[in-house]
Amino acid sequence: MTAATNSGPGELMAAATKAVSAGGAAKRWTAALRSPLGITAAVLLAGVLLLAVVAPLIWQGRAEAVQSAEILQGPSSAHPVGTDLLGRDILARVLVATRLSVGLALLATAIGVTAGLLLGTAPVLLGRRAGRWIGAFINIAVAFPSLLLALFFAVIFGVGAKGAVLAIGFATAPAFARLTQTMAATISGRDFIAAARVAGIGRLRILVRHVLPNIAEPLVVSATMAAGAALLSFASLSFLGLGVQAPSYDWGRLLGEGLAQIYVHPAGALAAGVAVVLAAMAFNLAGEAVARAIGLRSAQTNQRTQTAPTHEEQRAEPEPDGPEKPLLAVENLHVSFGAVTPVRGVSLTVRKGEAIGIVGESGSGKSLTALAIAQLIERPGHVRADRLEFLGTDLRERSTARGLAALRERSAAHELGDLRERSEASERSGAAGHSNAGERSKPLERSDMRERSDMRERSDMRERSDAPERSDVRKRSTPSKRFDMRERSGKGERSNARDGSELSKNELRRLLGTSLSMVFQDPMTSLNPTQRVGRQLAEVVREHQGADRRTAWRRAVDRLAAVRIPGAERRARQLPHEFSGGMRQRAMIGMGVMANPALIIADEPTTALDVTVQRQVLQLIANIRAAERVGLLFISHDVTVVGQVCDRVLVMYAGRIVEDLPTDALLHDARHPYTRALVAAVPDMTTDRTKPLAVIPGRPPDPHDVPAGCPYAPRCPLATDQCRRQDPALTSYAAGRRVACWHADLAPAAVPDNRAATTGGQAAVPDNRATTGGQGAVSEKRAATADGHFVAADDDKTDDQIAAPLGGDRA
Ligand SMILES: Nc1ncnc2c1ncn2[C@@H]1O[C@H](COP(=O)(O)OP(=O)(O)OP(=O)(O)O)[C@@H](O)[C@H]1O
Repeated sequence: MTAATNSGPGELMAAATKAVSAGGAAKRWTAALRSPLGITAAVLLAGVLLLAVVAPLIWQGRAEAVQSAEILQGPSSAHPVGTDLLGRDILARVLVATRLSVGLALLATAIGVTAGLLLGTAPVLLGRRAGRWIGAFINIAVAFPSLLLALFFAVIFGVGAKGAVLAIGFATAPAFARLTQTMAATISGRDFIAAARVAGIGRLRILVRHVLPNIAEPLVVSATMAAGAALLSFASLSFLGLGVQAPSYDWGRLLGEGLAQIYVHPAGALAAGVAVVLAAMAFNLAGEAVARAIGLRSAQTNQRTQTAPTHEEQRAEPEPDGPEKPLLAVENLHVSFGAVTPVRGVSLTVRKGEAIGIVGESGSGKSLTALAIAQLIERPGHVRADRLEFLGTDLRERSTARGLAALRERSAAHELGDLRERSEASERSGAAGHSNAGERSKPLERSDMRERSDMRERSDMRERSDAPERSDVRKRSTPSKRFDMRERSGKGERSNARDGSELSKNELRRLLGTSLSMVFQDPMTSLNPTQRVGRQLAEVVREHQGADRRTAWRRAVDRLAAVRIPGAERRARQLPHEFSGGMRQRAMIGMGVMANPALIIADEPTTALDVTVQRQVLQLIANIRAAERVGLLFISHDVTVVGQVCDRVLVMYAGRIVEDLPTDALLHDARHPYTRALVAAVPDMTTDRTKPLAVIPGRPPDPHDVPAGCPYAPRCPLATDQCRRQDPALTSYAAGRRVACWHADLAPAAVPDNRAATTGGQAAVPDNRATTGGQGAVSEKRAATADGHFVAADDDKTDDQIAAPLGGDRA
């Protein structure tokens, strides 16, 4: 009756992933078909389908021939299972009924699967709010037994075959919808969907290209099994007199007729029953065989609990913007899941061409910070910040519409060349509005004024042309898109809150899609396993620049070549699993720069790579950054790697930044004991191998249970009562330097060091930065000396293998 399967969504998802990624699918199918289960399923299903086609052609006459002399005969050679009340041959009737029984069951299944698919994928298409309503509806529908639903619908749609088909179809839909919804939600949480969303791909396209191909196989399994269940349901309804009506007959009706004479001759009732069981088995076994072929097995669910004590909040001192507006400005960013807040007040800025590293142990909140910036935290996650600006646009949820209204304003004003005039006029009209709008509350007035001054500030920023090449959203939009924007504005879009926020979301999507790129830790999950690599890259420019298929493809190949993928044209036609790990990561970086981003967020992009490939990838990122003056937010737990690519390092601990310092100061002048401990824990050629490696005692706190005071205190050799009582705020103590420690002055001497060759207890982080070149802030080449200081290196050579910056066809 339902789309029931013995497997849960987790198992089905595991199957899908395995099916797509492992390759050798043909082998698995052959093996599954050759197994006893596969052979039985194939023979049974083929038999049922064959009968459905040929039985009416061969036995229709015999099945309907009334023979009054042979009424209610028992089994004989002429009638193997006897005759019915009119002397008709029961076996012939059962065989002929195959077509109607199977046909109607398949039709009902098709209706159920389609309705379930539409309902189950609706949350992906319609967004979170509508998704929650649809989810609630599905939950209610699933709570009713499907037979009850079928009876209910049968009464509504009327007695007869048509009513029964609709009834069974709609009764099948909720279970199928639930399965689809769960699997789509699981896939939606994968990195490649996040990458597609960051790239600004629309919801429909994400659903069709990325979600459905990845859940198709388990859905086919489930639909096959649902056909078996529908067959049984149909027989039940016909048996009850609610399904097929005379003179037509299906197995359910034959079962009902046979039951009346069961004491006279039981074989008559048995034949239809056996047919129903065999056909249902055929579908169910076929489903099982398909499931095995795609490798179904149980998967663990990854649940995170959500209750925790709260922790006293400490506000980090925000960084000043400086003369040039930052690309990215984050102030007091919090990310919460229920009562747990794994990110607690992060403040940072990234300027044009600047590379900022975020380091910290696992679980310190690095990835969540990046995801929050890229707007990729899904409910129940909640992001709040005092400021979250990218390219001057406020990304915060509540102010999205407002911020983007300003963005549109700016865009239109740029077209007319009167941006300043416009913002001044807006300010003037604002003042006038205030003077006669006595009913407005004070906070509202303040926020309006702030908005206007914000707008003016941003206008000024644009006027200073801080990013004429790239950061201007207007420049990124095609002329038709710009015209579109103005047209919509002209139609009073801002007076319609609903339209306004929809448009704002689109514009925000476009802004992030074109200007921000994310490179994730695991390229295997970041690339859609069912799509050719070139096509995935091409999608970005097709979506945002309206490029035709051929141009987009050429650009994808060009970018693959630029990130040093050998045989780019051929490789572009391959699936991700045909790439090596390093190539996949480079392809991800290629994808990241398809749309000329202003900021790249790289979340542990080299963790899974060997040192040679790691070096190549780091070099590639450095080259792109230097050549394009792209900002970089580089996340890693590896201090050495961050030291190689970044200008500044932010050290995170327990969801907060505990130190912000230039990379040069990392080795010899870090003030926080945690930073120094991290540096000391990195072994290098100078490490004394006769002594144990430096380790940080204890473990980072669980976000559910952050201790009072400084969260590092339980592990810190310098901790005092004050540390255990009071959490120090991140405070600026010199230009570009912030630290959150009550004993920042003592820290350099506080960490035991086992490095024989170091002086004064300084840790040496080996440095192999070959070049970042260009205009990025790390413009000189450096090497680490034994005493841990960076010096300018005299080797000016670039790495031949990886040196080429991106080629010229910037759109
Ligand atoms: N969806 C979520 N729900 C609840 N807690 C979460 C969620 N995602 C992450 N966390 C928790 O937030 C904390 C920070 O996670 P995050 O992924 O940012 O750590 P990280 O510093 O990037 O670690 P790693 O280096 O291992 O990737 C962790 O304790 C993690 O368990």
